Amino acid sequence: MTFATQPNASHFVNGAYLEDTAGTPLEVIYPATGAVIATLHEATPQVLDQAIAGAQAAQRHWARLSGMERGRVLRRAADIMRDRNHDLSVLETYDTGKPLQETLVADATSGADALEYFGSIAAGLTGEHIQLSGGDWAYTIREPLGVCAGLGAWNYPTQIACWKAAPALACGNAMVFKPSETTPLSALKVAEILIEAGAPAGLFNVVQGAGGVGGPLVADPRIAKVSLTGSVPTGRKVYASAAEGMKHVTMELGGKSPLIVFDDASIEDAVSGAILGNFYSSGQVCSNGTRVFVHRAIKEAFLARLAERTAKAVIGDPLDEATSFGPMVSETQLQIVLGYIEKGRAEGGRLVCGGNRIDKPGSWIEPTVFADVTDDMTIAREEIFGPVLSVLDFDEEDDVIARANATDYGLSAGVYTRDLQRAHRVIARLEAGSCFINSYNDAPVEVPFGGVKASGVGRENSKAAIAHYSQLKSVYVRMGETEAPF
Ligand SMILES: NC(=O)c1ccc[n+]([C@@H]2O[C@H](COP(=O)([O-])OP(=O)(O)OC[C@H]3O[C@@H](n4cnc5c(N)ncnc54)[C@H](O)[C@@H]3O)[C@@H](O)[C@H]2O)c1
Ligand SMILES: O=CCc1c[nH]cn1
Repeated sequence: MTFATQPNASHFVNGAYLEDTAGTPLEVIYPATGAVIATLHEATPQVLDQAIAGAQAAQRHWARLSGMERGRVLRRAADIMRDRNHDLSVLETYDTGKPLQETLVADATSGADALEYFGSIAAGLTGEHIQLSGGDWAYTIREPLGVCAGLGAWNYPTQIACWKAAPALACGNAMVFKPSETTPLSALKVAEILIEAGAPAGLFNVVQGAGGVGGPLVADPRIAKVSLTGSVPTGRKVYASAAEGMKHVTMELGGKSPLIVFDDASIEDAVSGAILGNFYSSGQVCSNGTRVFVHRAIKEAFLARLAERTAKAVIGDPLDEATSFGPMVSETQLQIVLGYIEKGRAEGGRLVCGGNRIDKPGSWIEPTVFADVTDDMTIAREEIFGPVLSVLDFDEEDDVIARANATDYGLSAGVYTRDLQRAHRVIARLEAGSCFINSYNDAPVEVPFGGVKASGVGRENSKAAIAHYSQLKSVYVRMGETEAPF
């Protein structure tokens, strides 16, 4: 292997790589082959303490800069990230197994977009003037929260680090980021780039480890805010721990999102949406539309075209740009997905295509489609986080809306129809935070991203994220005498 996947050290703290071999070893596995490509160590309490203390010191200085000065650093980081997109994408592919065809356009590029967007609006983060009666007035000051903790999932390591760091830093906070223990490599590059762009040492730190490191990080009293991207069970634990310390939270959690295809839809476009919403990143996308409700009148035509197009997936070396479908992130995740496929079969789902582990080293599985799935089946109720698409039939608009909403999750939803009145009417009634009409899974930084119900709290991206990384101080100014009752 010529590409260097072993980082200089496990952590990035106070502006430099840091190692403490006393931490539990953490092997990084390339999912396409099963090879160990790096060995890191989980953060010890000493490393964690240094990271939080360094972040505290850096934040005091950073918060005193103007938004313009902070934004300049973020925009420089975005430029560096774009210049290095190819190498960062290759590293992301090693970290996650996702095909280079994807990582070249959806990971560091999305991270750079976030740095550029929040870098560009940092100078405009102002308070407001409020005129009151009698000539009195008030004003508000938008202040940072302090040191934020970021906790990442393994599907979009660079994107997640940047979606959290960019708004946090733009608002004058510092961050201690803990990537997923499954994909610890890419966030270190984000930390390196921020330093090169002029961020003060300690502003953005990366510490490695699993929940045993994340737990103490969240609970540390020096942490003012916690932003987690992860599963609902982890979200419940992290939210509860943050609540103990009355901390701000953003929770970007899982989903079981509906994609509704009406009988007037373009079947070709709807199949594209279903593929994007189920097989991109081998199905490891939180917002995936894994319950594909297809109107009974077009169901067989839809299934035939879906099977035909799924057979065209290029499953192979993720580093070959022709490859369009990669492995699962890990053997553990592969086994979870295989378990769901078994349940789908046992509970009466009709296997249209896929369903098998691919017989080669690494964690490979075929893109899988089940038809005749009913609402009560396990594969229609639980988040699988793998390439398993379930097609459910429907006849009536009201009925499909009720069924689409009959879940604790509420991350995303999509509708395919040529009737735009119906599209807006249906979307308005769907209980989901990030919705799509005649499209699926777009996540531009300008648009708020996040879920309702169990899928999350708060929003990432867009101007909405600013509210989640800052707080308002309001100042009342009396222009006359102060009157008191005695
Ligand atoms: N809504 C979104 O934006 C979004 C994006 C990507 C992934 N996800 C969700 O993430 C899940 C898959 O990712 P995952 O398996 O890495 O999730 P996970 O919940 O297992 O882990 C997420 C992160 O939390 C850390 N963690 C685990 N236990 C912890 C604890 N007790 N205290 C503090 N930190 C702890 C993990 O080490 C990891 O860094 C799916 O449910 C998916 O839908 C959501
Ligand atoms: O995995 C969730 C976040 C996301 C959605 N689309 C791209 N990234």
